[in-house]
Amino acid sequence: MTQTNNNMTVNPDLAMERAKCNFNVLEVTHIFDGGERNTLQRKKIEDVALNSGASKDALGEEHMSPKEKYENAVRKSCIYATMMKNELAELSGLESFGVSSPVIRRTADAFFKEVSPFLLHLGMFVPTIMGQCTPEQQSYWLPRALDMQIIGTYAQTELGHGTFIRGLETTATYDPETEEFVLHSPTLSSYKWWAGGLGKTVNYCIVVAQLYTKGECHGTHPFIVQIRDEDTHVPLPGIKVGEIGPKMGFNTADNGFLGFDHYRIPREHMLMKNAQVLKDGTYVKVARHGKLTYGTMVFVRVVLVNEVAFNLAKASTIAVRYSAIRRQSKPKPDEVEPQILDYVTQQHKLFIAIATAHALQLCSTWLWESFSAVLAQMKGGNTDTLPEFHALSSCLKAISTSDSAHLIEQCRHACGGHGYMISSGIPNLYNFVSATRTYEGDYTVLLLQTARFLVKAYEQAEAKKPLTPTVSYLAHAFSGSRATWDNSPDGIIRSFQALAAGKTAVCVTNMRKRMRAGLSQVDAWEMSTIQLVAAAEAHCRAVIADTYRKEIVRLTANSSPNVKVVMDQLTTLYLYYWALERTGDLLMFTSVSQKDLVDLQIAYEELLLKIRPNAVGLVDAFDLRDELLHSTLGSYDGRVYERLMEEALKSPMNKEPVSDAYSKYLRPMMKGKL
Ligand SMILES: CCCCCCCCCCCCCCC/C=C/C(=O)SCCNC(=O)CCNC(=O)[C@H](O)C(C)(C)COP(=O)(O)OP(=O)(O)OC[C@H]1O[C@@H](n2cnc3c(N)ncnc32)[C@H](O)[C@@H]1OP(=O)(O)O
Ligand SMILES: Cc1cc2nc3c(=O)[nH]c(=O)nc-3n(C[C@H](O)[C@H](O)[C@H](O)COP(=O)(O)OP(=O)(O)OC[C@H]3O[C@@H](n4cnc5c(N)ncnc54)[C@H](O)[C@@H]3O)c2cc1C
Repeated sequence: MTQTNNNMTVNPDLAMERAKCNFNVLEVTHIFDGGERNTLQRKKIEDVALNSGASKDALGEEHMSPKEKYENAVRKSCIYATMMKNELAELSGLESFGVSSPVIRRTADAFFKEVSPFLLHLGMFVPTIMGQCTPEQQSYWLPRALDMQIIGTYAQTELGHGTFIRGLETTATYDPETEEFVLHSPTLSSYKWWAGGLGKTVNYCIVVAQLYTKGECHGTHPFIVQIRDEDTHVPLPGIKVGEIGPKMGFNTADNGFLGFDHYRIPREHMLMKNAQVLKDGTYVKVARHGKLTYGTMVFVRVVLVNEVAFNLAKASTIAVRYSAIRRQSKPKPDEVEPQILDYVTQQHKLFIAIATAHALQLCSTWLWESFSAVLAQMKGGNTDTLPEFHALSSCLKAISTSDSAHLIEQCRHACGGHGYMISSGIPNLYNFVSATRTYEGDYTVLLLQTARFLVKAYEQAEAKKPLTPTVSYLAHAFSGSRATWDNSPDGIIRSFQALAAGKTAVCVTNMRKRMRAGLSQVDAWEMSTIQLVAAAEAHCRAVIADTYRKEIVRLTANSSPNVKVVMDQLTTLYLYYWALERTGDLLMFTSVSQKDLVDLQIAYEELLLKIRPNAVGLVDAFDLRDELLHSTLGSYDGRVYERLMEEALKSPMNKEPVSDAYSKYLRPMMKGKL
């Protein structure tokens, strides 16, 4: 039986869940939007972008051929880009349509079940122009790029190397005679590979290449390179470009390959903010920090924390709403089948997903603010805070993407068989988010970057030198006793810090032992990398837990009592969950006892039951319109079975009563005539 709510027919179980929610949903929406004004502005943008129906497809994307899918994605990208230049730019407060507005990014998702072929233009091409060009270069390139007169991408990775940037093989050799750089791909492994939009969409790209001048190599530098004719779009002579083929996801992103055959570009096309080549070929280093050319990657790592939080919010909305309407099994023979959301194991799968979406959303805002502060300092020539920020953004990118991918998959498990349907929305979310764990720096590689910083900080703490804020807890690592366990939120956060400090100490001790036994520093480091990754992970979990807790306390200071309670319950759940996931480590590095852990498990289970009545309210508070969810299982009205059937009937396989395959293959085989 269904019920009508605001002119919408709503599944009665969902209606019942909404009726029993005991906190003000809108208040929580405001917290995560950063205030009521932002919520109103976001809704206005969503109304303008989505109410016209321009985001909808006549035929589901999943039924299109790869070529049709791509063309459809370009069509919608052009509609959305035009909206961004016109209606949305003004509404979102952007002078011209920009790259960092999470609302614009969020709204764009209604247009694409996978991704836009323009993602790299806005996500990396434009940010690189902003971050790596001189003011003169910027004034030439930026207006053209923002106005979409040119479309670009970021081509750094090659067939042979993605992680090890210093190992890239593409060369850019300066020729002072003509004042040009000659770009060349000397080997097959030097071909650029992966750049989004490169296959068919873009006409320009940022190319990262080894710079040679006066016979000397100066390492990798970025160049802006035209690859297709601005009018005909035909690849220019000396350019070999194409699409790399089907992938697990990102199938509307036309990721491409690119090779150069002694291809010439003007000297001014080297992006010269951090280093320059003068007309006579003299190389001049401008930047005070050697890694500033990696700036766009740092920017994207920061953005990705927000990106995956948003996608996890979508998956948890789908899985929680579905779990409220789905009834299964009969544990009590005299009662009706329970909603699967009533099973404690289901709550265990799902509530951590909601809490993690909150934790990552708040960490992403905090990280963005820290990034802005680092950029402001660097503008004044001070790069002192960059190493700490690189360590922080590396581990947050690694853990947020990995946790989100894992929890999105857990949301799929929570939806049983129907979660495996493309129309549930979850497979596309998983395919997108699992890629974020690899691109922009692989998980392990980035955690090892953080570990380098942790080891150095540990040595500073050992020498009683001052520590930077995110690692200040290492100062307590030398007390000689195990950290005292206490199950209050602050106590658990202190224990997480003790784990990170303890694991770092073990790594340092083992490396020193190995070096005393004759191993080189490089080999001793290599042998310790499993533990170094674990230390960096523990550090990151301590940072996330601490930030989440502090931010929720701050943001709910003036909230209504029930909002305070439910937000407190979720942060506590997050802390209990991770403490229980790490019991072995806690036993090693804190005074926790077996009894403490048994008690903590019981407290965790009781917390799940307290959160249960508010579960649907909590996902409603993400305020994700149906157009953004693309889900038969997660729509606001809960008409799950109706939508599943409607989608099934759209399948082209159902257009004819008997498939051609019957007369071609089945019949001859069954009649013994094959
Ligand atoms: C319509 C749609 C709207 C859209 C709107 C916008 C949406 C935005 C969404 C964005 C999505 C974008 C999609 C992106 C798709 C994917 C793109 C890509 O993947 S691009 C390619 C990315 N590639 C990588 O990330 C490569 C990873 N590798 C590295 O970063 C580095 O090679 C390395 C860090 C692993 C090692 O570098 P190396 O030079 O070899 O350094 P060392 O290990 O020797 O370290 C030396 C020293 O430098 C420090 N270091 C390293 N990196 C940095 C840095 N970035 N900043 C500061 N310092 C750095 C390192 O810690 C060492 O320090 P030390 O003091 O010596 O310990
Ligand atoms: C969907 C998608 C989109 C992309 N878009 C772009 C783009 O637009 N532009 C672009 O330039 N690139 C892009 N990339 C490429 C991406 O940045 C790289 O794939 C990524 O940085 C990982 O590098 P790799 O592929 O060389 O992996 P590898 O480095 O070969 O990693 C393979 C394995 O080796 C391990 N490993 C590597 N080095 C070490 C080490 N030092 N210590 C321990 N373990 C190590 C890794 O942990 C991993 O398990 C994209 C990739 C994907 C999947």
